Amino acid sequence: MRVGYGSAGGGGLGPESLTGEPVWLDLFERWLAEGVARAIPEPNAMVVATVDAAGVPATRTVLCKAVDDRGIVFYTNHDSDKGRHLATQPVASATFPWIAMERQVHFRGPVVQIERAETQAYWASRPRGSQLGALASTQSHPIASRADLEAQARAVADRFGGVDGDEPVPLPDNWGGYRIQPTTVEFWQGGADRLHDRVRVVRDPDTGVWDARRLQP
Ligand SMILES: Cc1cc2nc3c(=O)[nH]c(=O)nc-3n(C[C@H](O)[C@H](O)[C@H](O)COP(=O)(O)O)c2cc1C
Ligand code: PXP
Repeated sequence: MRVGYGSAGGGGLGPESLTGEPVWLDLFERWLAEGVARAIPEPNAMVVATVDAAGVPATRTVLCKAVDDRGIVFYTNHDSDKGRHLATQPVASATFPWIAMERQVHFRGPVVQIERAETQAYWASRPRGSQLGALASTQSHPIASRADLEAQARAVADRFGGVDGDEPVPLPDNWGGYRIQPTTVEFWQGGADRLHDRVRVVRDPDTGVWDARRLQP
């Protein structure tokens, strides 16, 4: 398995590609919009790494549901493995693996829980099935069988008037959004002969000023 890069119509990535404030936002939004326009699968999917109390990393894919100058947001169960990691080690790295576009973007930085009102607004926008599914699953905890999981799901649906009912499904206390507040963002564009373009932007913790550097591939 060997695929060459540099033919996807990208190119031209350099420190000068980063404009605006914060410098990573415009280019990130442009690349994400291109992923949507090209209909690549799940363009907002990102692989998020957290670390447990012993410093051992764990990764999993989540969906990025909001982006602005404060960072990138995803939603999950606070009692999941990642939720427990973030409670003790509130830092993360996230990678958007846009392989079909020969691109990737990494974020690193501290993580905070978003305002409850923002989670509430997002929860209200979710399909009823996703709401019921979140209530039915004690995420990351073992269960004896698929049948038991489905029984839990039925019991939850029954509590709220059924799968097709119209009784509102309340936001569970243990479900909500996290925002990764980037201090480092790296853009990568595939190039021929493994001579890729990499630009890393780092935020000075004292001044808040972003510095963009080209890195060797
Ligand atoms: C494409 C994709 C998107 C996913 N999106 C989410 C998500 O937004 N939130 C979430 O909690 N889990 C999501 N998952 C499931 C997670 O990858 C993971 O299995 C789950 O969150 C439990 O992770 P943890 O045990 O490390 O906490 C997604 C999985 C895939 C493959
Ligand atoms: N939670 C879990 C367990 C998921 O698997 C997903 C997406 O796969 C989400 C949340 C985000 O989904 P939604 O778009 O329904 O908010």
